[in-house]
Amino acid sequence: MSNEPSKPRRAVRRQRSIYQVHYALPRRSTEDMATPLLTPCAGLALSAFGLQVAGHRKTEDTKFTGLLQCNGTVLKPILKESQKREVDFYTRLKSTTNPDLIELRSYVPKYYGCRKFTYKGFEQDYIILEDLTQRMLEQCVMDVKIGKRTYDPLATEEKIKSETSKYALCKQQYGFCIPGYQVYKLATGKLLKFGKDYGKKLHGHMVREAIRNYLNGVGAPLCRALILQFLSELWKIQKWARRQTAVRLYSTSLLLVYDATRLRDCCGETDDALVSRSKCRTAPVTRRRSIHSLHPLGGGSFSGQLSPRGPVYKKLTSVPITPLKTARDSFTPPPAIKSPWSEALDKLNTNHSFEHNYEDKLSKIKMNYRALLDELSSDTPNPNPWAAVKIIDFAHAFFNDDDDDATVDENFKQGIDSFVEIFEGFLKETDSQVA
Ligand SMILES: O=P(O)(O)O[C@@H]1[C@@H](OP(=O)(O)O)[C@H](OP(=O)(O)O)[C@H](O)[C@H](OP(=O)(O)O)[C@H]1OP(=O)(O)O
Ligand SMILES: Nc1ncnc2c1ncn2[C@@H]1O[C@H](COP(=O)(O)OP(=O)(O)O)[C@@H](O)[C@H]1O
Repeated sequence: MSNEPSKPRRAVRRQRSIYQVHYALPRRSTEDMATPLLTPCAGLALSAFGLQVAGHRKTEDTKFTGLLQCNGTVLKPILKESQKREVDFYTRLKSTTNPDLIELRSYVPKYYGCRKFTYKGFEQDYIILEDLTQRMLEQCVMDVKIGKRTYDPLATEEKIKSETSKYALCKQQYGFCIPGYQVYKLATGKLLKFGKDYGKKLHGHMVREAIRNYLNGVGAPLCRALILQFLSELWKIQKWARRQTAVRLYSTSLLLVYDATRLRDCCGETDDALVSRSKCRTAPVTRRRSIHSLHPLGGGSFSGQLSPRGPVYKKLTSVPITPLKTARDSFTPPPAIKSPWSEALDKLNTNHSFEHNYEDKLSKIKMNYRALLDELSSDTPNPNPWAAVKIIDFAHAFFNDDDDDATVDENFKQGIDSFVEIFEGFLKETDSQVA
């Protein structure tokens, strides 16, 4: 099979959101995707995935070994034996009846199957996965490889040696390492990228600082709503890792993603100087509260408090709806946003007539508000997530089929515990934001 258009199928018509229409994004799927799409990329153009922060990337004369993208999915090439194991992993996860593995399904990207595609004249097999960055405008992505030990039981002496020597200090000290990340800085809108060479030098306090930098928390306070979104997912993964005995995960990664555009809206710059920015963040009375800080977990029930036994949850009532008239009267437009989008808009303005600029600006403003409305009126139980964390890369995952050998995967668990601890420290730093 190739990515040529197949027989046209009659699509079920569903209303597209304004986000999808204006940003040409794929439809939002509401169900937990266990059913693979039959032809998610049929007839559509493939391109190199520009948001890959780690992993195989070398382009050789014969084959492109990096990820591709298409229609809200990423395509991961299957070249090595270990990558075939990853296909087996996803296939088995899809049909499993084991409760630990069923739960794991919600912590990994949606899997749409595996098929052949032709890219740059070369046909090869690809795993098709949900693109975790889809619908994000300024994608901040961090790959965190979990475990002191990153080689599997089938590794050769040579592989054991090379894995043991890579990121050695960081893995010893933290039980994880950081092969790469990218972040859009809130203050400048600039994209910064940090690759493997940088990641391999990280150790000691630099590790925490790298994560802080990823969270846009260097030179500015960390955003509590962002930390909470990550922690709510991390705690679930941690709870699972402490209990599960079904699988051993060597060299898997946590993939953290968030949208800097939404962070700016939630905890970002006001028009004033940095001083008022930190005031805005730390003084809850004067701080503009977005829907995310009201419902930081996107519908979850974390109270914002940590007890010695972990997160304290509370019952949530529905979000109070402001009467339309009050909302209209108290309406003030949001502050100007400095980002690649605003820069693109500025460029556009210098190239067109005033009249055209005016109309264009107006339509952009409309588009932003309609997108916001679209999100606020969403009827999904998880209305506003703009940060997520999933486990990826299962080339070295092994199922535990022998009940007698059913023990917790300490290597994975310790790495997760250590990563969660860093985030809990960050959460404490933001306690004053809810004082
Ligand atoms: O493909 P390469 O040469 O970049 O090496 C991969 C590593 O890149 P790096 O050495 O850090 O540049 C890569 O490391 P990162 O995860 O990118 O740090 C993996 O170790 C990969 O092994 P596997 O596919 O997980 O078994 C490594 O693949 P193998 O060389 O083990 O096949
Ligand atoms: N589902 C996904 N959505 C978005 N980005 C992804 C996804 N899977 C992988 N990536 C990107 O590709 C990189 C490499 O992915 P990974 O599965 O670890 O490949 P490899 O086996 O080559 O190491 C990740 O660091 C991330 O940037």
